[in-house]
Amino acid sequence: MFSTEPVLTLTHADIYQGTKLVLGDVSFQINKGDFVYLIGRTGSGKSSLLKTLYADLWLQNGKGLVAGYPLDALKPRDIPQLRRKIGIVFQDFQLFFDRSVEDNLKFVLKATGWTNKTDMNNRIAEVLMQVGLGTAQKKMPHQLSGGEQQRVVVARAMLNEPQILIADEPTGNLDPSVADQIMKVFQSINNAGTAILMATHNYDLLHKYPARVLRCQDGQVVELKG
Ligand SMILES: Nc1ncnc2c1ncn2[C@@H]1O[C@H](COP(=O)(O)OP(=O)(O)OP(=O)(O)O)[C@@H](O)[C@H]1O
Repeated sequence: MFSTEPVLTLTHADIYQGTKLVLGDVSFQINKGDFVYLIGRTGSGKSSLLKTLYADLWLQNGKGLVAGYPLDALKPRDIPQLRRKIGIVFQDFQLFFDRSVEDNLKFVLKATGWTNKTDMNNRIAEVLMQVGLGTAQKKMPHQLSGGEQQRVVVARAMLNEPQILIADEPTGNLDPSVADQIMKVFQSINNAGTAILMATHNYDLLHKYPARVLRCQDGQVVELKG
C-alpha cells in the first residue's frame, strides 16, 4: 500500500507516567497501510507510548492526531469513539472464558452500538475468516490453542474496521511457530489497508517480516533507517 494518508501523527509529544517524563519530544507519522514495529528495552516506554495513543494516558504536551481525534484536545466522551477507530491487542488474551467465541465478539459489537442480528452475525463470520478461524464460532475459548485464542483477540480488534491496529507484545506468550501465524494474520490485515503499530521484543520477527522500526531509547523515539 503506497498511500500517504496519515492515520496517526505525533508532533513534539511528551509521554508521561504520572509526573515522570518517559519519552520526550516524540514526533512520527503512520500512514494508511504502514506496518511499524516499536522496539526498545524493558522500561523504555513502549507501553506508555501505546497507552497515550489510545488515551489510557493523557497527552500533556505536544500534539497527537489518531484516526482523526486530537489527543491533546480529547474530551472524555470522545474516548469510546476513538477506541472504535483503533484496534487494540494485548499480550494476554482477555477473552471471556465463560462465553463462546461468537458471544465474545457479539459482546463487543453490542457495546459499540450494533443492533441488527444479521449484520452482527455477518461481521463476526467475516472477521473470523480474516484470521483463519472460520469454523471456531461456537467454540469456547478453552477449546482453542493459545495461538487460536490470540487470533480471536485480533478478530475482535477488527470488528469495527479500525484504521490502525495497535498491538502490545501480541506474540509475547506464544511459541515461535504460533507467533508466525499471528504475523501472517497481521500481514494480511495490513495488506487490506489497516495500519499496524506493534510493540515487540521479538527481533526474529523484524528480520523475517521487515518493516519500519521505531525504537524507544534514552527517553526518545528514533526511527531506524532500513
Ligand atoms: N502505572 C505506572 N505508574 C508509574 N510508572 C510507570 C507505570 N507504568 C510504567 N511506568 C514506568 O514508565 C517507564 C516506561 O514503562 P513502559 O511500561 O512504558 O515500558 P516498556 O518499554 O513498555 O517496557 P516492557 O518492555 O517491559 O513492557 C518505566 O520506567 C516504568 O517503570
